[in-house]
Amino acid sequence: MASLLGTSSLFLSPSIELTGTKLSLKPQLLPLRPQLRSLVPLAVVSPNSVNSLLSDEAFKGLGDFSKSSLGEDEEVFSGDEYESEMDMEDFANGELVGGEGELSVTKLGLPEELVKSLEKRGITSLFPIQRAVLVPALEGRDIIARAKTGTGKTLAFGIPIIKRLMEEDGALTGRRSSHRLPRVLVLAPTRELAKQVEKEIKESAPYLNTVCVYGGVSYQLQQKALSRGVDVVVGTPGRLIDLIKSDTLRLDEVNFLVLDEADQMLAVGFEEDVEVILDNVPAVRQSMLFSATMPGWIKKLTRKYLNNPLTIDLVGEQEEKLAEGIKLSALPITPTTKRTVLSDLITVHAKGGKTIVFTQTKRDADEVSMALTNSIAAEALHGDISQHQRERTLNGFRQGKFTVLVATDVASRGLDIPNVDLIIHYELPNDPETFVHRSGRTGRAGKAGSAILMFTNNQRRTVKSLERDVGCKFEFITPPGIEEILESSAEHVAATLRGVHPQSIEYFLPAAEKLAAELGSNALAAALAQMSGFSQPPSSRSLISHEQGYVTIQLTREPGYSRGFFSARSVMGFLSDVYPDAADEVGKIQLLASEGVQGAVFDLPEEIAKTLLNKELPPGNTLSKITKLPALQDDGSPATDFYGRFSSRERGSRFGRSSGGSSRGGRSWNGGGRGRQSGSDDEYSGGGRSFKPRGNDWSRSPRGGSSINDWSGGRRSARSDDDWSGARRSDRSSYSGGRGDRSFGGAFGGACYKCGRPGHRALDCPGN
Ligand SMILES: Nc1ncnc2c1ncn2[C@@H]1O[C@H](COP(=O)(O)OP(=O)(O)OP(=O)(O)O)[C@@H](O)[C@H]1O
Repeated sequence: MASLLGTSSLFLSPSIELTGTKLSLKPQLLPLRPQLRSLVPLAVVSPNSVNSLLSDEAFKGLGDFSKSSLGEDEEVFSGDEYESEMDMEDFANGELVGGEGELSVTKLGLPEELVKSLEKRGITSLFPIQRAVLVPALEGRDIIARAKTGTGKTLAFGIPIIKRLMEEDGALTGRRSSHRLPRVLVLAPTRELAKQVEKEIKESAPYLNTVCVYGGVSYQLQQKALSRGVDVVVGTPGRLIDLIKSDTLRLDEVNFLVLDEADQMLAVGFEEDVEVILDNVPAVRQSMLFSATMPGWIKKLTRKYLNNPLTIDLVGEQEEKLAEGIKLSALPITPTTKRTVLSDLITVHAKGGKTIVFTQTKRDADEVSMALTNSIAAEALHGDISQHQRERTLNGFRQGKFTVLVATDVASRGLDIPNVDLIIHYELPNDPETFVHRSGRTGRAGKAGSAILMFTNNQRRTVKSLERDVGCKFEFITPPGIEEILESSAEHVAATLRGVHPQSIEYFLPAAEKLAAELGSNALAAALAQMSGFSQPPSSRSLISHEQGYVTIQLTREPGYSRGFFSARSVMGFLSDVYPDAADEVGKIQLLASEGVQGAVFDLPEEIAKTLLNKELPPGNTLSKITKLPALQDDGSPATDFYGRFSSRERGSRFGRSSGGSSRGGRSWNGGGRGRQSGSDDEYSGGGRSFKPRGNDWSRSPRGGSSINDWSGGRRSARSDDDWSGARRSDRSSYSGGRGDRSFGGAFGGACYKCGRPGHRALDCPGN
């Protein structure tokens, strides 16, 4: 395939600088072809430096994009290697720079109409990938390109193609016949992306006829649109093939071919269709391929269908594969409390802005959006939703009619929705690329944003791998406390109040003045509370399980009183001594992580906690209700992960069970430690009921409470649980024995908080 202009030297656009805003200038000028000189102050990379720019590790972590994968002759440029030599004088005079020291679109030799429509859209200077692609694209070179999410790849191919079409149209009379065939074909993997590319091109070049074709909508309408004469066709492979086969779409005049998100074509099974289409476009054309990774199929495509392509990789060896402005956090959570915490996360972290929540399954997307709708306006987006509804949903979200979109990965690639503030990975993505693309729906076009990854204990390792593969670092966070939630809600409401029209305010002023005279600032506080959805006081919420009606208590033992032991079991012993009801009701117990301070946190029902906090305590021990979790020993560690008697009470009640009586039976031991032990979240998803120790059906004991004893005995003999440490076993055995005691009058089963040994209370401690 011959390129349209042919190539001679390597000309690159100026000042590619990814890590900072400062331009890197090097006054080294290679001979340029005259027509290009007039176009743009050119940057040049010396051919001698080309080899040093090859980067075998460029796509490390996200796939293989190395030189070896491309073939020996291909040139690879990594953005930060570019050196610019531009008209130094103009630059020094500030004549070439647009906003933030970047190249102004007015100085690029682009047609005036194009400049105007770009400026109208707020595009005054080029982004790095656009600068990098511009000149080689105008030179007619085939290009393989890669840049971070939201960095303007669409216009990277869009601007040079539009410029070329406009120039052709200026030169060729009669070009704009109503039967003209498309000169540009852009392939996109999803309907949403195709629509978006169409929009970007249409808005930048309204004088070109751009038609978008994809499945799920009327074939006839697309047929009609194509028959009116068209310049650019953007489409998904399936529908394109149908239109080609029916001879509605003729590709004979295509001389620009773009494959956007090429690796995603593979992921959604379009390989064959793509190849059929590529076999149908004229051999003499210019091709540009954008891909985040280089799987085998893409390498094959580039070898077969691209002509001596230039590779422009603006991600390269940079560890971080995400745009700079995205703040990443990770939140450990149990599957059963995910949904409750989700709306709190949105309230606190999206700060009233737009959020996209990503789920793995369509069902989850539906269910999560339904559940959210009670408190926040949310809609689902996934492949089972009709194309029309998908478009309506996306438009509504864009226009801010609702603020939370719950989507499967169908929406993760390419979607350009301005001002998405928060991404929540409600389920872990399947691979690092999906993580990058999901997260990349925020922080677009240089803006800031955050992404939060929700994960369960047994996914910790995956989170670590993700950090490694994506080259990012998560800040580990805890679910928002009630104070934060209230504060954020009040802030959103206050922001809404500021938007109320002054004339409307006037109508309400007399009533407001009367109320203020009567109640003072309480009147305004009441309005804020009502608008925030807190007309009733918020019920207390556990910081560990996030269950309503529970509070989290911290037990701290002063250093002078600490001993060489401290375990969940001793906490049970302590509670049994101080207030047995608390020992009965305690939920998960987790030990503090801080060195030198012995302590633990645990959940209790609010009323029980109140009584406990008024009890006299043994010296050296303090109890307090906390509003933020302190650092805890690794949640997944068997040595620290411990559930009290009724830890599954809420799961039971959520699934229609009573929290007392026989439902407490053997199920009360289901918990995080177990989930981790058996390595599956599903064990939780059924409300914790599905956990069964291997070969031991204790959880189904028909005898309710007595199953505890069965379990205890069964556990000791159930040595098949070999991934449990001895300590763990003894913790649990002793403790369950204690519960037997509490319920059935046997021996005390906690541990003495004085000496740490099981089987007796502190009062009966032999050391007394
Ligand atoms: N030079 C520019 N100046 C300002 N805004 C721009 C510029 N170029 C593109 N944009 C805007 O930035 C946003 C992101 O662009 P685009 O969708 O092309 O990114 P992308 O790299 O294709 O993202 P993704 O990888 O997620 O598909 C768009 O809204 C686009 O209009």
